[in-house]
Amino acid sequence: MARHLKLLVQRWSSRVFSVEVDGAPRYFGIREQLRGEPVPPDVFSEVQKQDRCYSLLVCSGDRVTGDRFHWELRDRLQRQLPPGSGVRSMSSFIPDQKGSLLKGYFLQSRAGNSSLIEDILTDLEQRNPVLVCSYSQSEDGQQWTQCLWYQSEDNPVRFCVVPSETPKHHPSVLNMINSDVFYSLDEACDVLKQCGDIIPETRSVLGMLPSSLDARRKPDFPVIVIEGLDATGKTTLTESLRDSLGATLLRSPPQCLSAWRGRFDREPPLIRRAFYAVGNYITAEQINQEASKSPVIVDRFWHSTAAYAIATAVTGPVSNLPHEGAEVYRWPGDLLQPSLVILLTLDPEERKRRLRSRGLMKTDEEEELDHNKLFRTRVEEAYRRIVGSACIALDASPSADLVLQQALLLIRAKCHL
Ligand SMILES: Nc1ncnc2c1ncn2[C@@H]1O[C@H](COP(=O)(O)OP(=O)(O)O)[C@@H](O)[C@H]1O
Ligand SMILES: Nc1ccn([C@H]2C[C@H](O)[C@@H](COP(=O)(O)OP(=O)(O)O)O2)c(=O)n1
Repeated sequence: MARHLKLLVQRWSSRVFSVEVDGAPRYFGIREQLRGEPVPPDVFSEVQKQDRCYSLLVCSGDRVTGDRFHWELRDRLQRQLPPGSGVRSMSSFIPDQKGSLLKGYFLQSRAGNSSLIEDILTDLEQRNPVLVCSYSQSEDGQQWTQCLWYQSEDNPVRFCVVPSETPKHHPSVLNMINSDVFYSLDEACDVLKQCGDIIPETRSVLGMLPSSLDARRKPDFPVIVIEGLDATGKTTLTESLRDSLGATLLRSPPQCLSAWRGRFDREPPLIRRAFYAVGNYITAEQINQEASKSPVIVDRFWHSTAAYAIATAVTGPVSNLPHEGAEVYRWPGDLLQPSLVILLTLDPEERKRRLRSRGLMKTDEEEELDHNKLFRTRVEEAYRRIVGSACIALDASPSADLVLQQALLLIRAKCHL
C-alpha cells in the first residue's frame, strides 16, 4: 500500500465523514469502541435492514490526477452500478486541519446487489487511488459499523459509526486555497503545467501569458469592473459605459482564451479554476496597456473567479460559506487592483424574466430552482465578502438607461472622471 495511504489510515479514527443529503452535508464519525450511541438518522435512516452501504474516498498523492479521477468517478459509478444505488457526494476530513479533505462518493446497495457492487468496488480499488469502506447494520438494527475494504479479508477492523457534531467549518473550506481559489499566478500556472500531457490546450493558454507582470504599476486612467450574476445586465451596462466614457471594453476571461474556455469548463474545479485565474492575469496585462490611453471597463474579473469558486465548493445555505474576514476572500497580492468594482444586483424574479427573454432558461423545475436559489445567494454573499478591492452594489432593476446613469454617478464620485 502506498505510503500516503498508510499515513491516512493511521489517523483514520480522528476523521469525520460527511455525506450530501438533499444538497446539505450530514456528518458522522467512527469509534473503535461501541458506546451504544444511536445511529445517525440522516445518513442511515432510510437504509433497509438487509442493505449495505459503501464509501469510496479518492486518495491520490497527485492532486491533478486525483481530482480528474474523482470527477470521472461519478459518471463511471452511475453507469456501472445497478439502478437505485443512490450515488451521493461524500467527503472525509480532520476537523480544522487544512488540506485534510478527501472527496468521494457514498452509495447504497439493495439486497441481492451486494456481490455485483463488491466486484465493481474491488476492481476499482485495485486499479485506482481509492479507499473503499463498507457499512453494515448489527443484527438488532441499533448500530452501523464501518470496515476498511483493503484489509477486510485478513484483519478486519470494524469501527462503530457514531453521530458527529456539525464542524465549525464546511469541509470544503479546508482545501479551498490553491485548489478552488488561487492567490498567485504561480500557483495557478503550476496546476496548468501539470496538465500539459493530459490537456494539450494548456500549453496554448500558458503561451498567452506576458513574460512579466507588474501588479504595482498604477494605471493612468481609471479601471472599472462590472460584476454580477448572469443576466443582471453586465453586457448591456459595460457597452453603454464604453460609449459614454470613450473607454476601452475588456472582459475576463479574455477573448484570446475563448477557443479553450469550453474545454476547461468540462474539467474538475481544480483545473477549471486555474484556467479562469490565469485568464484574469492575461486581462490584467491588457488593462495595463489600455489604461495608459483611456478609461477601461472590464466585464467580470477576480470577484467572479473567487465568488463562483467558493460558492460551488461549499453546499447548502450561506452559513456554510467561509466566515466573513476569512483568508479566502482576500485580493491576490500579484493581481492588478481596479479603481472601482460595481456589483449589479437584481431581484431573482426579474433576473429569471431576463434569462427567459434571452431564451437561455428552458427548464423551470421547482427542485432545480431551489438548488439555484441557494447557489445564487452564496455567490452574491461571496461577492460582498471579498476585500482588498471591495465591490459597491448597484440595483440593476431600473431601466437600462437609469442603471447607466447610476453607474456614471458612482464612477464620477469614486474615480473623479
Ligand atoms: N436594466 C435593464 N432592464 C431591462 N432589461 C435589461 C436591463 N439590462 C439588461 N437587460 C436585458 O436582460 C438580458 C440580460 O442582460 P445582459 O446585459 O446580457 O446580462 P449579462 O451580461 O449580465 O448576462 C438581455 O436580454 C438585456 O437586453
Ligand atoms: N473572470 C471570470 C469570469 C467568469 N468565471 C466563471 C464563473 C462562472 O462559472 C462562469 C460565469 O460565466 P458566464 O458565461 O455565465 O458569464 P456571463 O454572465 O455570460 O458573462 O464563468 C470566472 O471564474 N472568472
